[in-house]
Amino acid sequence: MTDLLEVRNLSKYYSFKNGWLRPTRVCALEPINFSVKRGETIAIMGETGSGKSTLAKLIAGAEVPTSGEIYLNGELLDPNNYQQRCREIRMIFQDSFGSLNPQLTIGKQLLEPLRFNTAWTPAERQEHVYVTLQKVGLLPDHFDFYPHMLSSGQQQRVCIARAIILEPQIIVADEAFASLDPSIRAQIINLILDLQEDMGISFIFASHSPEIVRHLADKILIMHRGKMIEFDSTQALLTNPKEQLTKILLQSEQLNKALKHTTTQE
Ligand SMILES: Nc1ncnc2c1ncn2[C@@H]1O[C@H](COP(=O)(O)OP(=O)(O)OP(=O)(O)O)[C@@H](O)[C@H]1O
Repeated sequence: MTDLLEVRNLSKYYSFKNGWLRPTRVCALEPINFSVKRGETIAIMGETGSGKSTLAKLIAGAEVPTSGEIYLNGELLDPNNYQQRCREIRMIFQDSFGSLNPQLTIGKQLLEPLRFNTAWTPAERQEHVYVTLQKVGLLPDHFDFYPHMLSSGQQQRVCIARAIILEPQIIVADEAFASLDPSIRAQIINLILDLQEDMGISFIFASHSPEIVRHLADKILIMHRGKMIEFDSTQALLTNPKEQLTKILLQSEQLNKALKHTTTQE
């Protein structure tokens, strides 16, 4: 497999005004280097505030880096060229309902990226929307539904449809499964695995769930206070983690919950 995505010295600092004081600078991501191969799935793990969302947003082009570059197939991505980025790299958010426009039908929301990014005729665009709805397990009738008429699982399927409609090379997801109930979550994860096999898409996702990470990821990137502290295959990190934090993050959810419970009782 050749490198699809290469991240070089990517960093992000946020500055914000604090009353009359000088602007405060927060380092959300220290310079980071890693690469992703075609079809590979990378999980980003770390405690709250460790920089997972920042990294996901930088890759998807939703934030502009303070320094560094991202290369796709060896070609430098311009952080300000949103059109180039949104064709090749799409993002799925945690709040599927919140990321859909409540005033537009599902069909219209899926037609929009095609209108701006293809030279297809209206009939071709419509046909592609129907094919995409089917790919994500929705029905042609859903074209005329509004988001509130769908279940949370169906809303997440619409978000996935919107992510794959331009046939991107990479999908980035930020805690996209956290709010789904376990049976729907399993269906959505299986859908992503099927799409990945079908379309050869690489998948980069931030997650707190060791179960999901173990099930989905080929490699895991561990973040701690804005720094990448480990990056290796899932197998290597499960059997031979170098960092104590990696061990803790990859412990089963049950064990993590039990540990939290004991800590609160102390
Ligand atoms: N827009 C912003 N302005 C200022 N600081 C920010 C902004 N976004 C993130 N940060 C800070 O950057 C750091 C990393 O945040 P980030 O959201 O990437 O962490 P995270 O690992 O995704 O956390 P969580 O698991 O809670 O979502 C945090 O200290 C956060 O407060």
